[in-house]
Amino acid sequence: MATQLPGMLLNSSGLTLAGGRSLNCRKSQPPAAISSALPPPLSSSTIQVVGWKGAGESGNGSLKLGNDFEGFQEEYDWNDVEADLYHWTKTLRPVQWYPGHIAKTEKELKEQLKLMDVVIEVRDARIPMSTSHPQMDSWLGNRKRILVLNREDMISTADRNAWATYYAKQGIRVVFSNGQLGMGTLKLGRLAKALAGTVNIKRREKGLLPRPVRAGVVGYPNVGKSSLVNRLLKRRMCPAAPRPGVTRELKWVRFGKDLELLDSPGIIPMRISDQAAAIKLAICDDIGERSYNATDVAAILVQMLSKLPTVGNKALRDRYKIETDGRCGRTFVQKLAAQLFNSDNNQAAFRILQDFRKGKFGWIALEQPPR
Ligand SMILES: Nc1nc2c(ncn2[C@@H]2O[C@H](COP(=O)(O)OP(=O)(O)OP(=O)(O)O)[C@@H](O)[C@H]2O)c(=O)[nH]1
Repeated sequence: MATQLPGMLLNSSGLTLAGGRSLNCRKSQPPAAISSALPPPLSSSTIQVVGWKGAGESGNGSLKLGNDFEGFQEEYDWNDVEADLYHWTKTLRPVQWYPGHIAKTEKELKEQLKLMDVVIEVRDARIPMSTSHPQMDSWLGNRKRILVLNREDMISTADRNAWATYYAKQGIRVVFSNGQLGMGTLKLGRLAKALAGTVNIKRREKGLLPRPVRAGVVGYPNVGKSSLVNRLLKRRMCPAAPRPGVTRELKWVRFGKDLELLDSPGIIPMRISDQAAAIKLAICDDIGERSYNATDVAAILVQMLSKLPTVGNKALRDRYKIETDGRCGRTFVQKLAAQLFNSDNNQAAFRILQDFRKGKFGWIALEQPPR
């Protein structure tokens, strides 16, 4: 067995992890040098947890159980959630997903974008930053753009207001929409036509006949692009289904006599460098299922949910009848598997992911605007 030195913690395979953070959770004594730096004296109910950032960035991972923990949770802020997520994902196998049809689409789309009068960029309202393509700005250049945060029904009013304020401050036009029920599509159609209206003014000046305005609908997989196009057209012209990668071809459709829409397959970077973003894409089902280990993703989701003031450990306990302090998501998944799925961790993991996606913990965004 490997020797554990102060300040180093072991994962289940016995490998030493810098900073002692992984998804595998163990109890051990805090290193004396670090624990002495803790503000309150440690009580007998203090344990150290591998993979948990614990009481501040001191890296000791120590946590006092009981009422103090509830107080700690209330103080938790989004920067801490992001920091934890970063550390939890560091030791995992990287999540990458770049199926052939996306590579092909990317090439075609770049060509088609040159023909667009306006681009409608659709993002998932639960994770607007993680569904922002890093190359989109360079592809679009000065082209007129409308930002759509779809799945508005899947976030709270407070989340929505926070994002609306954030984009308004930057002067970015944003439309919140629900591709399933059609909310926001009327406004979107009007805005697209209005923005692209100048096209025909310029054509007339040049003595050319007016033509329909061209609007391209682009974004990550499964964010609701085809659903939005269908809602705009009030007809099911484009295939839409609850899994990423359904649209495989670029498809032009006519909306009335003066707007043409391009529905496009979801695009995603060839390499996702931000693995915290990749995990959020997996949680929200915006990336192919085969690209990730469901147990890892569900374990991280449990750890995240336990830290969110609107969910917390109680909601997890109430739903699954499993005692938890929220610090070891993997143990939680394993317990659920033993309880309900004949110890099949994968099935248990998908149950937790589906519950989140169906709003069983309430409708919550997994990202907040940067402050
Ligand atoms: N709850 C909710 N579901 C939505 C919304 N918009 C779309 N959906 C659902 O999400 C799933 C994916 O929608 P699509 O329109 O196929 O997504 P897409 O972006 O075209 O997906 P790709 O083909 O992967 O590019 C479908 O089951 C839709 O019914 C929304 O605003 N709210």
